[in-house]
Amino acid sequence: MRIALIAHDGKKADMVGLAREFRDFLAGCTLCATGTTGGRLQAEVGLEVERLLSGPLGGDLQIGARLAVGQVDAVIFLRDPMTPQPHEPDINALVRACDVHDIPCATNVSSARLLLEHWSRRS
Ligand SMILES: O=C(CO)COP(=O)(O)O
Repeated sequence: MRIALIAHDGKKADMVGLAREFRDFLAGCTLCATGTTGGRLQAEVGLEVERLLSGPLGGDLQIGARLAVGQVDAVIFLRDPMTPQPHEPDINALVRACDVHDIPCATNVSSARLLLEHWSRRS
């Protein structure tokens, strides 16, 4: 399973916690992430993650482009609904690409946990 992991700054601690919780499952997946999120997952969880550009520099768009050509099976995108982001159009483009291509996209911890529990039971 190829999973993209993305978290805004206010949600990065949640992403690290989630990744720790599902570490064994995630370690068996092919992971990519936006730059800073990926760095935290490598350093704090010890996961092997391909780091793309940071979100504000185009990382969301890179992930959207990958999933549009069938290279990403699922997205966990912990968005911060309380903080305006300079790259809001990129964020919307990524979520739209998930809908266009019918790729599962969890945008909060509870939905991410549901998906990860489901997939880890099947693996
Ligand atoms: O901004 C982001 C997603 O929109 C996340 O990017 P970083 O993981 O580089 O902080």
